[in-house]
Amino acid sequence: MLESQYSAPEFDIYGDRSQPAGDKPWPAPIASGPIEAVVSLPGSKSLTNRELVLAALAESPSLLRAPLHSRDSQNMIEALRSLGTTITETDATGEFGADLLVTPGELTGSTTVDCGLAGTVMRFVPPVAALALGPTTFDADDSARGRPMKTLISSLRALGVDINDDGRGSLPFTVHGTGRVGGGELTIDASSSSQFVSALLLAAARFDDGLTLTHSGERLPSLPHIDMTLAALSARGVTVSSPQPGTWRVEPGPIAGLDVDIEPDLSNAAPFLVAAIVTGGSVTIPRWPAETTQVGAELLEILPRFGATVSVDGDRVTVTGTGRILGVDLDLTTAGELAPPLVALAALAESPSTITGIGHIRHHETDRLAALATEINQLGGEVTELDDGLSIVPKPLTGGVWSSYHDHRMATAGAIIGLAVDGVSIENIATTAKTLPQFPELWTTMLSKAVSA
Ligand SMILES: O=C(O)C1=C[C@@H](OP(=O)(O)O)[C@@H](O)[C@H](O)C1
Ligand SMILES: C=C(OP(=O)(O)O)C(=O)O
Repeated sequence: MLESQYSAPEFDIYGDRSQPAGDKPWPAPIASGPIEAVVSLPGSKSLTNRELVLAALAESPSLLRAPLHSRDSQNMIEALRSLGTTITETDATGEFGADLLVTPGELTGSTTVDCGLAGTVMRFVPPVAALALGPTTFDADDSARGRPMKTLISSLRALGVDINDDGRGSLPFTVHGTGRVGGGELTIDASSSSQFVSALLLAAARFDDGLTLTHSGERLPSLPHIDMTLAALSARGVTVSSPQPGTWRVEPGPIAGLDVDIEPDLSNAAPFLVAAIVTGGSVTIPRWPAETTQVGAELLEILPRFGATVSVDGDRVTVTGTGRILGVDLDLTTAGELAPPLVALAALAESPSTITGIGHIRHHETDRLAALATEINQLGGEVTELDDGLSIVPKPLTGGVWSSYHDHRMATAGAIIGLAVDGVSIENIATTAKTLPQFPELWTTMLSKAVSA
């Protein structure tokens, strides 16, 4: 098995990710046989952007080792810089870019923040802006302007923060920071995104009274991401607790500076591990953390249900396909972020699948239920939208152009289909720069390790 030879991405990883007019869709490589590859991955988006926020709110500098360098993290870095934080790249440059030194400064505001396509920026930064001493205007790419923000806007207002918006509860809006937030008790409905909970908890130690936050609503998606927030706070000396399911308490107090290693992004491991199953080969991901709050860890239990075997050797995880792909009935309530690659896998299975618990992914980068159904069906598939998921009946698929909807995980889902179906090309593959700018190179290198049949 060969290690992948990483080389830098060919395109500007931080720019507008729209495919330039006239650019041709990216031909997704078909697998010539079982893949046998080791794929090393850059840092976790969710960990990097949490640590950047906490480092900006901390009382002393922090060092982020092996952070993610992508459009989402760059939008976060620029947002925090413009609010008064100093963030510099150190001389220590790893496989995927430099470490980051974050030196907190007085939060000044009087700025604008471009959230790009990043849910973590549009949700996590407004509470920080409320702690700044001036107005901060938030906006995003056109395609991200419709993502739900109402819960965050009304939460901050309930905490006494003045926000100007156009009344629709979405971007753009302006947070009029006064340098302090009272905090206290708050009940919100976070059914449409766990990021509302994380956003408020991340800043809450800097509120005068901390925060006791309760979720009241039908469902709460992506619970591991809330656990990640609590763990990140706790590692920085903040007292956090969850007195009962759906309620969290953050005590007021200092947030410590920290030197922290960012784990590889396990959700971005999904398409590569799925490729092992589709091709009946083996893919190994090195530096897999022994313990983690990343939801990608659930892949180790989920992928065997599709018929794969998983083995762990120290910090290396290997997924091996058998040549058969089984259909599944899967509840992905905790791991909606993993839905696109798993739906693509299900479309290539030998029997039908139902994937549920993911109604809220209609509010991700695009309506992912509609987008997955549309794209698979236009290649000849039979995917039906359910209220909270998808029913997938595998059918023989044919080639065509797969639309990405400015959604990195839609683009990578199309690449998975392209492993098995000749003639699939991906519109706007560059949108993968949101969290994995190296995707095309890593994918092509992995495919070059296919053993010809
Ligand atoms: O807090 C985070 O880092 C995230 C939380 C989840 O959001 P939702 O709860 O909106 O699914 C996840 O899907 C997203 O990719 C990242
Ligand atoms: C939903 C996602 O991203 P965001 O952080 O923008 O919500 C995702 O990465 O799948």
